Amino acid sequence: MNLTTALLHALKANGAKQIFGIPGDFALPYFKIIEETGILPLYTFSHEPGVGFAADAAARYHGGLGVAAVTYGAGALNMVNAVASAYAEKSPVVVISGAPGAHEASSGLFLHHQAKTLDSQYRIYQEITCDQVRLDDPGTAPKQIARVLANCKRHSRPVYIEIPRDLVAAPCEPVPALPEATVDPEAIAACADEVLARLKQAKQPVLLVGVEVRRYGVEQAVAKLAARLGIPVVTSFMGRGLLADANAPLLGTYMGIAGDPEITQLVEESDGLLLLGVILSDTNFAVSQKRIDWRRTIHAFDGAVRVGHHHYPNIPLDRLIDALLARTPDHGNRFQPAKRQYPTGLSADDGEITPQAIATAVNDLMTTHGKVPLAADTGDCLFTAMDIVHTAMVAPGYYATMGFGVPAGLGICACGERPIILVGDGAFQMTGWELGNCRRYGWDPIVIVLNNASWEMLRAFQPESHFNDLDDWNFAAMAAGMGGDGMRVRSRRELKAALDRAWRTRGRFQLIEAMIPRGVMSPTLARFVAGVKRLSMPKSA
Ligand SMILES: Cc1ncc(Cc2csc(CCOP(=O)(O)OP(=O)(O)O)c2C)c(N)n1
Ligand SMILES: [Mg+2]
Repeated sequence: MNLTTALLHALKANGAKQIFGIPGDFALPYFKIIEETGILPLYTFSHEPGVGFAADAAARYHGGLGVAAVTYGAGALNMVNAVASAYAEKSPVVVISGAPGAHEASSGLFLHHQAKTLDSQYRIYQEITCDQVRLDDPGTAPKQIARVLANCKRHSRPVYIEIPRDLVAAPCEPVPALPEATVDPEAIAACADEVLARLKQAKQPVLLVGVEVRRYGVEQAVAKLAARLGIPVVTSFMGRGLLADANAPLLGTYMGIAGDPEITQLVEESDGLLLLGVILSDTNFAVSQKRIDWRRTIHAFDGAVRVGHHHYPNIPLDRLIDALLARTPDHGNRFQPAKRQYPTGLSADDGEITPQAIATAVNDLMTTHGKVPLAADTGDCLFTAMDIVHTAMVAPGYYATMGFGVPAGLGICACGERPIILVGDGAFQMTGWELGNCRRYGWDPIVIVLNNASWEMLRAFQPESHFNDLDDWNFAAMAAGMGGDGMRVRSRRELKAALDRAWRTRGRFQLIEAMIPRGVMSPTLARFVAGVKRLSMPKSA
């Protein structure tokens, strides 16, 4: 076994299913070992942001580790935004970067791909990962790899592994089992007792669940807890889709002033709000109509629990849920799955295409043929997705970077699925071209480009600026050259026909370019914009 195969076996043993990457001369040696050993399948992309987004989405979707393999400098630094997004959204991505060999580093020459110093890249990645290692000693590498992968899983955040190119084939022992987290059972018990006591005292307890519930694989356990507690459950904006098919008293998604007023009131006036795995972010809470009383709030996040002003460090979410379940008898409560009404029954007429029409057409498709996973980009396509029936979905709901949608959809293709990808024209201009890699891998996603020839989300906040006007690139006309089928549609009739045809056509990606008049928004985005504007108005207004 050598340094690279030891790493590859450890990645596979701890949940990695594939590697996404782009090589370079500092990475060729370890890419050669990846390809020749086949320990994990390798999918190369065209631009490193896509590599990072695909690895992030694959990790979220299959619940294991995502792996993004790049070359030193130009490659790794090209991927910084995607890894920062994975860090913000708590996605366990393992970044592997080639690096100069020891003799090169001491040559005294400036090396190609080098930024300020040879350590600059390592320092940059320290800001967007939870642990880092340079494997410059095969003797210590196995334990270091074990530590870094354990932290990636424990914190559900990206980690960074640098492999000097002169050591990739150095003899190396296998990576040992990952070190277990040490927790204090008494602290967990005390925390669980206090949480349940608070909920019992509350007149209007509410459970709000967020992304960590999925990242740590506790969705079913949380659903069971919610059912036993019998208190209303809502998801955060980022946590949309959680528990939707579970036996739980789920009411829907909290979106503050932009969401269902009943849910908003229930959450914001609760005297016993239990937040499980929720990121306290502006996208989850900035549109809160009134300030949430954090003194009466319980927040379990990032391995710690705050109960009002009490702080319990080192309480892993899964251990807390187990302790709460152990203290909450099962009375066999049965609940109807959330009956949120989603728009269906698109009238296939000559009416213009709106984001809501797209959501309706997708709902009709899933009602007829069954649910498929969704990947959404930043833009009105993400708000449009809020009106699509519950199904597995990956989206940059908090970090809100553009460019995520298409590569993320390909990450789900690499998991063996056929996703529907929702992306705006602006975001498609950034990473939509990764579709050109589908043919090599036999991937055939269905891509719906919401083409309003505009950065519409920005125009919604600043309509007077003409720089939000984009040209019409006619993306559908480019699909054939990239190995797919393109359809440009302007009416609801054409949209429905194109979706039906795309569904029936396998083996080639299907790109439906839906032409939407500028200024036509989804209802959720319209409420979000109105809410943000109202909240930002001076109180006197
Ligand atoms: C990498 C990056 N650079 C800039 C921005 C800032 C932005 C947020 S939303 C937006 C416009 C999106 O236009 P698109 O056509 O894709 O979608 P739509 O609004 O529905 O018309 C921009 C430029 C972000 N979030 N990420
Ligand atoms: Mg647009």
